[in-house]
Amino acid sequence: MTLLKVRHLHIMGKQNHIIKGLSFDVREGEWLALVGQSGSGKSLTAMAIGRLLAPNLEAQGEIWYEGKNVLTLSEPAIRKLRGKRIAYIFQDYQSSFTPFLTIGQHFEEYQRTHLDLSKQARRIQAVDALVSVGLDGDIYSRYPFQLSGGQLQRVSISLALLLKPDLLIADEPTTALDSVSSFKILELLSGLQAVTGCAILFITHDLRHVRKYADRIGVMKDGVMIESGDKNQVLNHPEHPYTDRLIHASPSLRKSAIKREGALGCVY
Ligand SMILES: Nc1ncnc2c1ncn2[C@@H]1O[C@H](COP(=O)(O)OP(=O)(O)OP(=O)(O)O)[C@@H](O)[C@H]1O
Repeated sequence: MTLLKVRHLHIMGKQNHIIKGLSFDVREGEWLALVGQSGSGKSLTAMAIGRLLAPNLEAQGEIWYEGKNVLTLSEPAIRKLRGKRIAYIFQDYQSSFTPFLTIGQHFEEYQRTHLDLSKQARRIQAVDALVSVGLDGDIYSRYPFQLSGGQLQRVSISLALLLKPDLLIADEPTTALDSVSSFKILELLSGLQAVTGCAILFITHDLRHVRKYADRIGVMKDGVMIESGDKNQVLNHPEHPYTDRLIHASPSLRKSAIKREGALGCVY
């Protein structure tokens, strides 16, 4: 079943036309990876879905969620949607935290905005959420600067999933982490997705992560989706020369592409 439909999305700056008629679907419970070189428009597409674009940018077209076009929703309606149904985690997770508030106070702010729970119930829920992402409950009383990058990104995942969203938008969530922490975060996301059933729109430059975790892949170039489909189909048999170049630029996928070419006797 389709969860979100993007149709004919255009994003314009004052002087540039950045996203040019983009259409794609996110299906319930799937892991959809958006890839493409820097500047191809992946992050702006993600931001447009939650109406989080910078004020100098204008989005036109349709983004359908539960029968409503997100682009025409009122401000209160979009805020509710963003908090409850669509959640984000970002590469720059540090800036999502206020340095002088404890992790518990971050939970409190979020819970008070969206939930009607007693103080005690809020604390229990927050500690459970921290434990569910592999953290100690005592992190509740700590400040962001007292946590490592991997721990902080786990906290942002626990906050993002607190209200059980249908769609988690993860914009390069591991780029700022070392490879061990990245691996742990992706394993965590994959495990949480299996438990919660939420769909993940995953923006990445790392095709190894796409190969391992995604169900489908959309390849973006210059504000257009030039190719999309099942990840194995796209990665093993790219139709567009640009997708092929991306695969050849990816270290570990290059090896398998070369093996494939050898097996097929192809010469590039
Ligand atoms: N507020 C803005 N005003 C004008 N142009 C912008 C604005 N934000 C982004 N852009 C431009 O839009 C284009 C797409 O940006 P976007 O951040 O979506 O790319 P991306 O594919 O996510 O890149 P990366 O992989 O480097 O994060 C870029 O050329 C960028 O410079």
